[in-house]
Amino acid sequence: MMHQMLADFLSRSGDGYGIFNADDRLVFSNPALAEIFAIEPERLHGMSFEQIIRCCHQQQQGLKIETTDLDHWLLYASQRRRSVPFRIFEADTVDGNWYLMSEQCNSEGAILLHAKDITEQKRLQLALLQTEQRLKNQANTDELTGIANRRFFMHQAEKILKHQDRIGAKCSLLMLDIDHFKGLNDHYGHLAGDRALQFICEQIRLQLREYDLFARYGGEEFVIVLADIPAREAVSVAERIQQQLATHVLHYRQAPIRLQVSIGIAEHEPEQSLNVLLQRADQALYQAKAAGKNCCVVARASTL
Ligand SMILES: Nc1nc2c(ncn2[C@@H]2O[C@H](COP(=O)(O)OP(=O)(O)OP(=O)(O)O)[C@@H](O)[C@H]2O)c(=O)[nH]1
Repeated sequence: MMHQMLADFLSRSGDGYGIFNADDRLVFSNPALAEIFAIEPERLHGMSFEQIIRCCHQQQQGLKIETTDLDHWLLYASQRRRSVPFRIFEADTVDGNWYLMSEQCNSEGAILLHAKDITEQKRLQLALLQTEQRLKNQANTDELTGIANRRFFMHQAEKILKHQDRIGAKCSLLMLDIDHFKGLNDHYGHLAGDRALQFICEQIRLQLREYDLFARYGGEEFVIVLADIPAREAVSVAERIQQQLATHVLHYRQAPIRLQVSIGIAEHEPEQSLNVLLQRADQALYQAKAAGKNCCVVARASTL
């Protein structure tokens, strides 16, 4: 009676249940488990664990077996099976479902397999992770230009300086400020100013390495950290940026708008704080503006 009730429950259960004997042959399985393996129940009965896996792999159905070396996969799996009395793991199927699987061994080496559908939880987990990533990106990015914002810059620049100190490398900080930007806004309007900010970022990006830290520091002010680049080489980068802007004109509503930047450069000195480095680059930028703009000035070594 009890036996019949149990069999009834198992045959109706949405969870997969199976028993592998000590020779690793499936001696019991309910319909839900047959669905997970995508093997007809009559055929599944009596198959060995290895046969089931080979079948899924060959047919590209049921359990997703992602390997180019199935023998190695099977060896690894069989080493883990029966290695502990109870283990739990996640597995997914070719059609995109996820299962929380548990294997419980008895003293004779038989295994009770239980598979619970966790597809929905996995979907939610993924959506949550994506949202978290999106929010993180938003918190680190300047909305208008799409480059890093000041907050992210301060965080990353600190890390870069520490690393450069540790490996004894020289790095430079560039501070850039668009020339005559107020006039541009006044003449063409604020939207043109916004477009100019985007355009300048696009042009500057073209002259940087993928891993250079480039951020919007304030309204029309930008900062760049060039790791492993001493000031004399940073001057070439600054000049390339100025050249890029000199040869690429922004067309805004048919009007050609020429853009230029003044640049202050400071070479990081061992153990110097980010704030001092920023101050030195800012002073150099001030000198570049005073010297007639559209040029770059390198900060003198600090007296500290
Ligand atoms: N369109 C637009 N303008 C901005 C933004 N942020 C700051 N600005 C403008 O940038 C201008 C900066 O003006 P100033 O500091 O006088 O700079 P400038 O006219 O470039 O002067 P110089 O640097 O000496 O050449 C101001 O008019 C700000 O309104 C922004 O996000 N969009």
